[in-house]
Amino acid sequence: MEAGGTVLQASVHLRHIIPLDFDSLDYAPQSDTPHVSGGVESEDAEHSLPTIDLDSPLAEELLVRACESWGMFIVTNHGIPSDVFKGVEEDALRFFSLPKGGKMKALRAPGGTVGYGMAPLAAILEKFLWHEGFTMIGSPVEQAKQVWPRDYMRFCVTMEEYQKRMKTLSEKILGLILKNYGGLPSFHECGGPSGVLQLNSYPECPCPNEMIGLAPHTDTSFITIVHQNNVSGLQLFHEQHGWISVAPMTGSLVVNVGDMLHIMSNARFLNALHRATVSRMGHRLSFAYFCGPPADFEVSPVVKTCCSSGPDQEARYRPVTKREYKGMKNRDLNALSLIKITQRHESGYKC
Ligand SMILES: O=C(O)CCC(=O)C(=O)O
Ligand SMILES: [Fe+2]
Repeated sequence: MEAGGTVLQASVHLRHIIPLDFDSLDYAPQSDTPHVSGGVESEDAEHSLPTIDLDSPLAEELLVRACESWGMFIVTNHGIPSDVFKGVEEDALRFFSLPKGGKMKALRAPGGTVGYGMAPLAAILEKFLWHEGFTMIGSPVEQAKQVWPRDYMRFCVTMEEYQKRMKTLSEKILGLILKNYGGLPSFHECGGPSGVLQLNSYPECPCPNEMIGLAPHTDTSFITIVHQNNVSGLQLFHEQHGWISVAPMTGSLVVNVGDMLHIMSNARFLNALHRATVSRMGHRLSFAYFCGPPADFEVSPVVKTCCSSGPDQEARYRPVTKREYKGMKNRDLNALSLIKITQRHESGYKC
């Protein structure tokens, strides 16, 4: 879940931020309840998640179609060399392998956005997650200096380089989607989207059926780009298929639509409901880059005004800034329902 934004959560307490002490736990913490129930992994459906070659002449059309029917897709030929992923995996692991006391030197402040801690989702759900993360917007130098006083530059260089690559790629993907979907503003009319990088770590878990890494959520972003190491865990909820696994595929990246693009497309693009499960078999790492509008950019649904009939000719949501929306979502994960407009026309009308 995107950690960006400046709205303070009044009730966030250190217990919502400090990750579990994974090394000393061989059972699920008491306050937690099983989360991973009710989902069926569908091997077939896994193969149906669209894979889009960004070099293909059909890429633009396929991207729009994937946003409409899945809200999540895989991209290949994205132009990022494998050593960039190797570097970010190595440096993330260097951080997450530190003793707890070392990692705590980078702890996120209550109400803050950047640094080490459990996903902000934990505070809303009042649950322990089998998760630890490191969030950054640009250089992580302040936190890195606390952790490695003499040798902080390596981590910073790796993370800054990774964010630069992701910024370019997200501009490309989002630009193609916006350009090929009639009526949406161009990439630059979206206020110059900004990025947040979230390193996610899910250590090996002794009780994977009783714990969840990240509980089901949608991201607040326009789009999120995710790189996973070689341990599976990401799952997408699809109306027809239920929970399906999105296994790591070497050289590919996972992209999902977030709430902001869902609102802007007037709900035509699906905001992917996803979660991260945990495993007894390996330490999972994932790297989520959230590309979203600046905090005060007002996102309004673009309503199709001709040709089709039906409720799409009316806005489904009221305009909202990311700042306001995040404030609502910090209190209620189902914030979309708070900005929903009740449709006046049940059946369509002709233009
Ligand atoms: O670990 C993953 O694959 C998903 C991460 C995610 O959903 C997030 O950081 O919002
Ligand atoms: Fe997410």
